Amino acid sequence: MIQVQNVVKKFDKDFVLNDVSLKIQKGSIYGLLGSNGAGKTTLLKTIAGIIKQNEGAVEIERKPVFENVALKERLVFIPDSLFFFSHYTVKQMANFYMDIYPKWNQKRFEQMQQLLDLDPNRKIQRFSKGMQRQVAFWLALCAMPDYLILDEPFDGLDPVIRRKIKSWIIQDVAEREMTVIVSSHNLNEVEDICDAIGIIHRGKLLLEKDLDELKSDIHKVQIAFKEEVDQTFFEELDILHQEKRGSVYICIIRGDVQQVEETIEQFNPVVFDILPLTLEEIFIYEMEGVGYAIENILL
Ligand SMILES: Nc1ncnc2c1ncn2[C@@H]1O[C@H](COP(=O)(O)OP(=O)(O)OP(=O)(O)O)[C@@H](O)[C@H]1O
Repeated sequence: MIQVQNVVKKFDKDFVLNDVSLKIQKGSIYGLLGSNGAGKTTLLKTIAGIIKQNEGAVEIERKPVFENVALKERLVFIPDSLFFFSHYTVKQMANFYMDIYPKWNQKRFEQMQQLLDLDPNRKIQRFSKGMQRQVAFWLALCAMPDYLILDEPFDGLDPVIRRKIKSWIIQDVAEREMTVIVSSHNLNEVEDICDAIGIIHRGKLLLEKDLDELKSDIHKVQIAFKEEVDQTFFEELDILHQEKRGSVYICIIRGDVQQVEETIEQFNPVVFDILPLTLEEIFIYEMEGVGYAIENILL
């Protein structure tokens, strides 16, 4: 488990992380969302033990990460700006990884070469931006990390490669309980792989949600009544958002679906449908609930 507790990080006098706490369960994929400058990279670098927080604690398996060599042998961080030694080929870089990561898997390295169709004898800097990103994943996944920390990882990858890499990540999570944190400014880019999502804004964690729980807890309903409905209808339900189109109400309601249905039925609606809700819509209403407009925070 990764545990971040009341972390504060300042650069000069500016608070870049301001009392951030979160927990990431072993074998889960956590999406860290936020706009440019929100503090995602700083938080990821703190979790990866690359920079040290000013206050609070960052622990993996209950041990501080900073300067913890044993933990770092099991953790790979792919930054948003990739770094490879100049003039190194993929093979030379793989040899370097082999020395650092004790669980390096050479067989996997060779298998992935066939699937990615990249020449391991080519200098990495001669590859295109997207190909360099593929190399970063190739090396990272062959290091067999228990913790994989990814900063805006899918930028510049074409959809086919993106899908392939996501499926490798999901496979490692399922088969060997790898724990993953992935940052993005775009919910749509990560929603298909994440189990939980946290939204960071101006150095503060605004919202943290388990996706299964979130999807089962919020419902969009379309309801109409024969006559004007009693005001108690709106008071008895936890309505996050409502609008009226003619005589039909569209409501976003939080709560257990069965209880929501039972409450609505008591008011004898003439129309009552539960409509599908996208994750983006759920976040729009959740963010409204905490007083923010999602378009100001995410793409
Ligand atoms: N080394 C540094 N020195 C001073 N300020 C920094 C440093 N690194 C980051 N910052 C500041 O911290 C804030 C958060 O930056 P960070 O890179 O963590 O954001 P981000 O959410 O990853 O943004 P982006 O999506 O643009 O990559 C920014 O205001 C940035 O200018």
